[in-house]
Amino acid sequence: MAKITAGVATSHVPAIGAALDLGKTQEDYWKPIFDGYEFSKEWIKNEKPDVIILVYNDHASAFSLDLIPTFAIGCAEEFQPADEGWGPRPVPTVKGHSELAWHIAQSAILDEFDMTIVNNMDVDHGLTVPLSLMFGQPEEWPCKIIPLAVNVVQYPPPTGNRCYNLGKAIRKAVESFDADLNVQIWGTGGMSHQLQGPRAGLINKEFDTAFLDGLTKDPQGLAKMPHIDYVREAGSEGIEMVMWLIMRGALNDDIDERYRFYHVPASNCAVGHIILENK
Ligand SMILES: O=C(O)c1ccc(O)c(O)c1
Repeated sequence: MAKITAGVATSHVPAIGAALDLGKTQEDYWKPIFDGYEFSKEWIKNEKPDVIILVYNDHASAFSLDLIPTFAIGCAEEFQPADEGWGPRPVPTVKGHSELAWHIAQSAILDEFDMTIVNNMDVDHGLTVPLSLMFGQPEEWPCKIIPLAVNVVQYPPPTGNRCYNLGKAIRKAVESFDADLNVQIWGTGGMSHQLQGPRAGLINKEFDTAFLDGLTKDPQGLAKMPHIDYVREAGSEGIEMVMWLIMRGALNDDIDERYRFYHVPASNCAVGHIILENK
């Protein structure tokens, strides 16, 4: 039986990917950020997941205002890094797990979560920056990756509660997949940041810390938080944090918080990172 063993959440700031690709990790501005992921890089070497379900949002790379799926699951065999304006990032092709992805799509849709099935999609910094932070710069990504794109760009995004419950449906799907697989689920985006308007540059450490605490200790309470609280407290792009609740919903109620890292700023963003292990 396939099993979800751990959840990871991390910000996915595009400038972090550029810093790595351009060899700037030891510069004063970037070093503390990359140092904050050293523990995680060692941890994941030992954990050796077979598959990662990677929850992220697309930034007008694969989708646009023409087509806005709330939840889109990548069922293809592979996904190319997207060209976001400066050419595709020099990172490996993302290899999918088509069979498990289709199984999750079927199980979740029959459980009344209307996933969009995607067979052709490029993946942008939302997905590749977390991989770079956790795995560095390998020739090939060391495991299969199932992209799960969530609309957090065009109102209305899904509620935190719906995300949390989708996590539970994903867990059920994984546990009914008849193969001995070590599966992780990652939630990405956030933490507090706002990229435009008079409040551009907003950071709220108090809110972010409370969110990290709630994720570990009271995810059901956190799932009840309305959109307006994310936007008011964590900025317009802070709403990305609903994606972390998909990760949390897929884990046990009772988990071990293995690691936490928080740093301000990277570009306009508060970088947050947490590793949660199923007991
Ligand atoms: O801080 C930033 O620059 C920034 C830009 C785009 C993103 O998707 C993001 O998460 C952060």
